[in-house]
Amino acid sequence: MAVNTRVPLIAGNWKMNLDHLQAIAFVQKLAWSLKDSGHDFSATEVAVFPPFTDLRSVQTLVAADKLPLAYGGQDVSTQESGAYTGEISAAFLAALECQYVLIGHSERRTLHNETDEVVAAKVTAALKHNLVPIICVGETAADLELHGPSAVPVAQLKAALAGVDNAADIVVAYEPVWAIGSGQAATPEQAEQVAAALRSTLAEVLGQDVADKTRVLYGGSVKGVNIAGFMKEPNVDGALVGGASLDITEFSSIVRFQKHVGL
Ligand SMILES: O=C[C@H](O)COP(=O)(O)O
Repeated sequence: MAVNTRVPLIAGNWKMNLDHLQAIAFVQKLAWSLKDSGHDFSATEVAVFPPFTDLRSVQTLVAADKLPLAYGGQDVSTQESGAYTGEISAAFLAALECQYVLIGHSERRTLHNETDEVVAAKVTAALKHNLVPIICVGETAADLELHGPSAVPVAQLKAALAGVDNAADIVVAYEPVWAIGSGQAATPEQAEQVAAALRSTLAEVLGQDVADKTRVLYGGSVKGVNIAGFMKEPNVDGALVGGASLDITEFSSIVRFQKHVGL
């Protein structure tokens, strides 16, 4: 078994919250709060995913104050440029020095009818511009009942990897739809079971080396009180946090999970 050298990633998905002025104040406070508490950013990476309209402000602040925070878009177009009203291309995100982009979040899949094919095309578009796609997968409560815990996330991941080669830098986020915003997180054991299945899928499709280095996150009602349990699991390398990422104290406590784990 390979030694785990994956740097944990705690990612905050703001969804449609905080305008660009609020984003500036929030990111400044978050960085100060983490620095004040002695957070080691090289030991646990921190990323925020603001709305598109905030990204330029976040970029300017991060660059001016040399903040050790990563950031990215919550979605990306399959297209490069052209007559696609309302869309944002990977080239535009790269121009704002985004490192990451969320792809295939369940809210995109359900509210905007994003199919596995669209998700795969977005992953390819992101990689073309050297953005690290955070590929979101997860089953609904009905899927869980019908197919068990891993079948749907594994199938979604296989489909999303259609155009990916084994040189790609990717992150996978397992987010059971029933756990998102419900206050009902999966248990660490459930998250580990699916994360392990997703890692096996990565090994099958992209090879063992990629599987060993790729971070698999858990998302769905992650809070300061439950993060430690997830982070103890060998195949869980971080969290994709929604609601709790909008509260600086709560998000900082998630980022500083080592304190709870006692590492
Ligand atoms: O992208 C984040 C997920 O949708 C989780 O959201 P939540 O932490 O509010 O459950």
